[in-house]
Amino acid sequence: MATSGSDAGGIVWADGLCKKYGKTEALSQLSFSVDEGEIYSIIGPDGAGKTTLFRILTTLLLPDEGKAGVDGLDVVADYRDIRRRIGYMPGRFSLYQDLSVEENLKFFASVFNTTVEENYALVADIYRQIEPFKDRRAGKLSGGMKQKLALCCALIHAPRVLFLDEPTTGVDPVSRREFWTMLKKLRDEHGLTVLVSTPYMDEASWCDRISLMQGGRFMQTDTPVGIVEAYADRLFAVMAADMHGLMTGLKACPLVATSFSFGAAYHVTLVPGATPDALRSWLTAKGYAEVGITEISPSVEDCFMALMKTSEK
Ligand SMILES: Nc1ncnc2c1ncn2[C@@H]1O[C@H](COP(=O)(O)OP(=O)(O)OP(=O)(O)O)[C@@H](O)[C@H]1O
Repeated sequence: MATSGSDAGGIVWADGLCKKYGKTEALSQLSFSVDEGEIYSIIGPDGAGKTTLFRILTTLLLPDEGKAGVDGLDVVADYRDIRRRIGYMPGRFSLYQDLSVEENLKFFASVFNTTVEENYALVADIYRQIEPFKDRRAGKLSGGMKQKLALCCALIHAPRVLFLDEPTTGVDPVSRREFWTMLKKLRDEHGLTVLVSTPYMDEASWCDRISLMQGGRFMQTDTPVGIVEAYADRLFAVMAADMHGLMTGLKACPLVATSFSFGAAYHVTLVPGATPDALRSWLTAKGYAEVGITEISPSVEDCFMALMKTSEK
């Protein structure tokens, strides 16, 4: 009987979750809540604790401390019921490589005592894209097609919440974009709640809310716009003819508070009172040629770096 879960304000929630592997603290007092119908993303680098959190929420791993719930049920006491109500796509797609596309989908439906026909409406848009290859073995599909099939398999029992652990890792940019479009459609047309983890900061804009995760903690949770708006400093992109040498100059410059390498430029914040003109003069006086300093808007990645306080300086 499923009675032990409390709502705690969201369709998915956690309160003070802790999980250690030996001395490694994978989750540290983690609390959060996801609203019904949200696309909620947990963004963080390898080792941040994303998979551990997903495994606890999908009832595959027990927390050391704390509580969590899904759809009004408790992840420990009500694990059987939760498993029927969620769809889970682990990082490595859980497809049967030797079964065909169609056989995989039928198999996942049968595991949940349902049929493909019963819930076809939920997967129709996605399945249509891979249907021409329905007799092909899953192992012979491209990465993008595997991803679509895995998504169909995770949806075929009509779950209330979908958990996707790094679904876009190793997938080409076009397929990544298509994937996020599919998730938005599932939310908009079927009211599905989606929890998704990703190491790609540029995927934040697809989500309703995001949590930036590092070291088993959420450093910040907000809408993508809210995260960027909370960035407190002025940020500058700095370039020079000798980009490699420029790193040394920025590290040595007393006007620079933080500097990170970002693509073709360095992203730089200044100490209180310092100006970009003063930085340009300083760098030019040190012999750097063609110094370019442009004020820029921060990206989610800039916010993440600021939160990490791991400046290269
Ligand atoms: N079974 C395990 N035994 C020991 N340490 C583990 C185990 N699983 C994870 N860890 C460690 O716990 C921390 C969190 O790992 P986790 O896999 O949850 O992070 P992640 O954000 O999903 O990263 P990744 O994408 O690399 O899986 C890491 O330091 C990882 O090395």
